[in-house]
Amino acid sequence: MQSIIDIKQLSYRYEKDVVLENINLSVEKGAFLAIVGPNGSGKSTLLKLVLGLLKLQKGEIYLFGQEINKFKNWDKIGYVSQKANSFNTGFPATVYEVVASGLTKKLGLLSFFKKEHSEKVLASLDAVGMKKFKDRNIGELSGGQQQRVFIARALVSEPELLILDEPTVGVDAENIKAFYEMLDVLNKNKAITLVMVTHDIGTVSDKVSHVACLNKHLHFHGLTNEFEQMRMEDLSSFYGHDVQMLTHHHEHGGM
Ligand SMILES: Nc1ncnc2c1ncn2[C@@H]1O[C@H](COP(=O)(O)OP(=O)(O)OP(=O)(O)O)[C@@H](O)[C@H]1O
Repeated sequence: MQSIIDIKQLSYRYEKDVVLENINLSVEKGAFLAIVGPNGSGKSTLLKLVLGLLKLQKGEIYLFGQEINKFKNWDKIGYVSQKANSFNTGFPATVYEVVASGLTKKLGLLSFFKKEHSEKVLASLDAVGMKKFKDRNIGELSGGQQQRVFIARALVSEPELLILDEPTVGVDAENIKAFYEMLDVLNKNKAITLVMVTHDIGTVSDKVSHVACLNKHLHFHGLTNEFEQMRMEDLSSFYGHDVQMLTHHHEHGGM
């Protein structure tokens, strides 16, 4: 099985503060990994290192089998930062335009927008269930709908790996299940490897294949069902307070 991300003995510090210590983590092709950890546990720092936004200090990162310092195929990686809630209702762009802007990076601002590009935009919107909103102003949508549009924007350049920073933040409780179902379709039908980061253990769905618990160190990394079997006391001591988890899934007999 091909490793999409391979992290070896990674440590990172901001001045004197060590925020990641000896992290070893592999993400295989086709996985849907949730990296969970409390606020300040180093999740964003880890993402920034993987995205090449922070310089490696200690350890190694391989992307698609290639050392990160030599890696050039950034088109293979889509990234959705935590911005779904940051649009006010006056933001002057339609859903279609926001998604199309994901292509201009590749095409250049002045290039001719061809029919095939328009088809890609519509296909991406369709994949996240937002095609019917294409002419709406982005600012008029709910947080969860905006989040879907930003995912469509990342999909338009057809990434093989999609990295999502706190994607469920703008999504209200009753829409979480449908949101994960949409991610599940991207993962399974479109064969996109997914990595998401969340501080909220309660939103980790059974659609996720693997879980990594990060708090400076990697405390657990394995299959989601192994994670579910972890004792609540272990999770609570990892978080430093009581945790509520996995309230959503297994229609019958689930937690
Ligand atoms: N630029 C920086 N300079 C100094 N310290 C930083 C910097 N960025 C983050 N930190 C510190 O590093 C630690 C890890 O931060 P990081 O943002 O990676 O955590 P996180 O798990 O993503 O948190 P959250 O869930 O709150 O977003 C925190 O203690 C934070 O204060």
